Amino acid sequence: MTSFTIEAPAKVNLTLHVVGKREDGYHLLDSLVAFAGVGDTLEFSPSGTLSLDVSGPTASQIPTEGENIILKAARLLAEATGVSKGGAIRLTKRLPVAAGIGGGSADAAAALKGLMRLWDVSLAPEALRNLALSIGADVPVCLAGTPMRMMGVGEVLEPAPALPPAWLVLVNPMVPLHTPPVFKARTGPFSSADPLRESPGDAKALALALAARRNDLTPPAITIEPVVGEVLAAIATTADCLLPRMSGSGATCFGLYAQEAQARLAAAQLIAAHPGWWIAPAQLLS
Ligand SMILES: C[C@@](CO)(OP(=O)(O)O)[C@H](O)COP(=O)(O)OP(=O)(O)OC[C@H]1O[C@@H](n2ccc(N)nc2=O)[C@H](O)[C@@H]1O
Ligand SMILES: Nc1ncnc2c1ncn2[C@@H]1O[C@H](COP(=O)(O)OP(=O)(O)O)[C@@H](O)[C@H]1O
Repeated sequence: MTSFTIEAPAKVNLTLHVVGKREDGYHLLDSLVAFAGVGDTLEFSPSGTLSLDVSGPTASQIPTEGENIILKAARLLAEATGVSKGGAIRLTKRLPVAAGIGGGSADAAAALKGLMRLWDVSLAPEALRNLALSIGADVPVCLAGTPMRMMGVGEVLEPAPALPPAWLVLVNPMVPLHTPPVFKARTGPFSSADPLRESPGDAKALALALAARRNDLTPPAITIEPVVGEVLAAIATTADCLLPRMSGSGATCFGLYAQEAQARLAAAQLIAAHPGWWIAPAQLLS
């Protein structure tokens, strides 16, 4: 077998409602999750031993040894299938880390897909979903890779209505924001989510539908990192922005645009004003 690559696109929570709490302290979510045309890339080559080589702009922010979520995924897949054939994995890390866009989860999902192909093994869909969930709550949705209504803590997935063509600009102020403190800082009653039931006809209709919903983690994220508020305000000032919103537990926020040219212009405007921020225009994947 020759080498092959698998993309690990950024996860974007277009909406995120915190609807309850489990006895173990995990919060129950109802979230519309989609993916963006920007992400990490994993290359797989046959090898007698398992190895991981990490390069790319954000490589220095993640562990390269056993704690890397890719090697964790490999270990768990070997355990679950009884097969471990080795493999040389090269990760090109582009996504910011601890950023609310599931970079680690996307890498883990891509690792599972790539290693199943490299080792010529498979798991029944339910066993694969459970394995993914044991790696992280966002790994099952990243395995799916298409727009989903995500519920529970990530284990309940329903295909979302088709999303119209649209563009995003992802903006991270390069401040890592870890998930646990954001959930901890959330106050007030739980929300009730009104899931998207019909396919919005165009980007403007999508923006209207999203505007009627929220990301409940935005207020606690801003309390912990006020710069998230600045990011949202900066996105809102760009021409043709249909909606600014935070993804996941932050700190990455996105602007929604109808056209590629509008997103690229907005990204250029933001880069000029905030040279230290990570800013990426990307297609909303359908
Ligand atoms: C919020 C979401 C939305 O897609 O994305 P990110 O912001 O991480 O990208 C996910 O649910 C992130 O799930 P997960 O990947 O398990 O979070 P981790 O970083 O492992 O953080 C785990 C900790 O966050 C809290 N936590 C996490 C998820 C959840 N549904 N309820 C919680 O209360 C718990 O304190 C838990 O111990
Ligand atoms: N391949 C990987 N990519 C990103 N983060 C990783 C990876 N392996 C382990 N990690 C660890 O996972 C944590 C959260 O990563 P990430 O998925 O980027 O967060 P988020 O879901 O909030 O965007 C970080 O503390 C990081 O050190």
